[in-house]
Amino acid sequence: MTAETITAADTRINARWLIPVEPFGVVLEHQAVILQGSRILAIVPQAEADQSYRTRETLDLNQHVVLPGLINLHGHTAMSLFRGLADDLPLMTWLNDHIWPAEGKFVSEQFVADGTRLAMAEMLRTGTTTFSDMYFFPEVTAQAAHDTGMRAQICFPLMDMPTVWGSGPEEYLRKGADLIEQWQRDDYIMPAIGPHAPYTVSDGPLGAAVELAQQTGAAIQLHLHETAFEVAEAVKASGQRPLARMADLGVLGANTQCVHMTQIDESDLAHLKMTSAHVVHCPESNLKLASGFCPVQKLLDHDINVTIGTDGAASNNDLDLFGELKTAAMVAKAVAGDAAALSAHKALEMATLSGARALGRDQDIGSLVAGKLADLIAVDLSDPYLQPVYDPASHLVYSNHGRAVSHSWIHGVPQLQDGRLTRIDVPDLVLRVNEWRKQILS
Ligand SMILES: CSC[C@H]1O[C@@H](n2cnc3c(O)ncnc32)[C@H](O)[C@@H]1O
Ligand SMILES: [Zn+2]
Repeated sequence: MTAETITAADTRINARWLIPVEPFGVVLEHQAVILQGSRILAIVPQAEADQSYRTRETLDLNQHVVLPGLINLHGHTAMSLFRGLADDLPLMTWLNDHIWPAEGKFVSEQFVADGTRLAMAEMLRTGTTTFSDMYFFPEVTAQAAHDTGMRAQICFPLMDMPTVWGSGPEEYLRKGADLIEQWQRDDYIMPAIGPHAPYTVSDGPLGAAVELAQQTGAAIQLHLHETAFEVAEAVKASGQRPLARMADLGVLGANTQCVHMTQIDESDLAHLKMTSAHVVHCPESNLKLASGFCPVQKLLDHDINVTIGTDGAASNNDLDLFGELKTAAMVAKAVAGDAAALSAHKALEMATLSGARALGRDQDIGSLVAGKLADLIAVDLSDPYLQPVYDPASHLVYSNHGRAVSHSWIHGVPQLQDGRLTRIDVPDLVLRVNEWRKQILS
């Protein structure tokens, strides 16, 4: 007989079902997730946990599925204050005639602080634990995410034109370098470089962005091949597709996240594959702005890493990543003409481990494995609209919406308990959002 050792830890989560994402396609039952500090100490059958672990608190989630926190890889968080402001328009009319004028008028540090808090409340409430942002005043967004305890990639914007955040590329790059210097060693914040799009950033600033990425190790995220119009205009003007231009400028690499990519020919596939660049699929924004369809299954078949994002709430119009997953799975099947395209498990992987890979953080987040950071969520499957449960992965993607998310932890810290946010004062937030509504309406 061997003497039993009992390990003390902080928290034990008893999960009826557990989808670790790694290994792929697995659903475990009656598992205990043991948390210690910011990390997952162990995942073991509950009977084994009874023998081996004593924790300060135990949470019984007997009707829940536990999985890694979702990663929303593309958005403009503060634009949640513009939700529903300009609907039913194509991309360039939406941007030129509505969004950019509104941004020029209303976006300020306070706008970004309040809009980011609104977006974080929605994302946390619906299962996102890590998000990526590309917006003005990124220093404000970084601070707000850090104060709330959300993990976030914060891409500073880079464009040729002056905006509320700066006079032009030189100033954006200077402020961006400061942002990277300030945050690059932080546990929660990953500062990155956000050239807006090939049609708004010329070669000089793009070259400088590549240099900055090489010097600092920061990732680059940009809108790319969002519409057929974008590609056709570029070819008309220069004879070159935007992705090929990005490849020539050195923008594409294993640290690059290409957002949208609705237009993909054989040469684009080759560039993406050769450079190991990642694709961020935003199906609802693409549908709403009638931008086009990203051929997700084709990319996966070529071993290109595909992740998912909501884009901003002004073109979606929500930040619910579970809803986005359902749309992604449905659209992928229609585009591929194959009902087997983007299965439920593959969709869940896209919103977790694939996102972590694109951020260069798959050693730390994106799956539930002992030793990784404790970024995880629980979804309550007891509601009639989620009954009966044959396969929890199926329900998460095809039947669920984010409001069934009941609990979340980021870095081991509880963010959502029984559907209530622990770190955001919702009544105060609603008051502030209504002040913005009045100001924007007037
Ligand atoms: C440089 S900050 C980000 C900039 O991007 C605008 N934006 C929001 N959604 C989209 C989109 O789908 N395509 C292109 N640009 C977009 C946002 O309003 C900001 O001005
Ligand atoms: Zn966007």
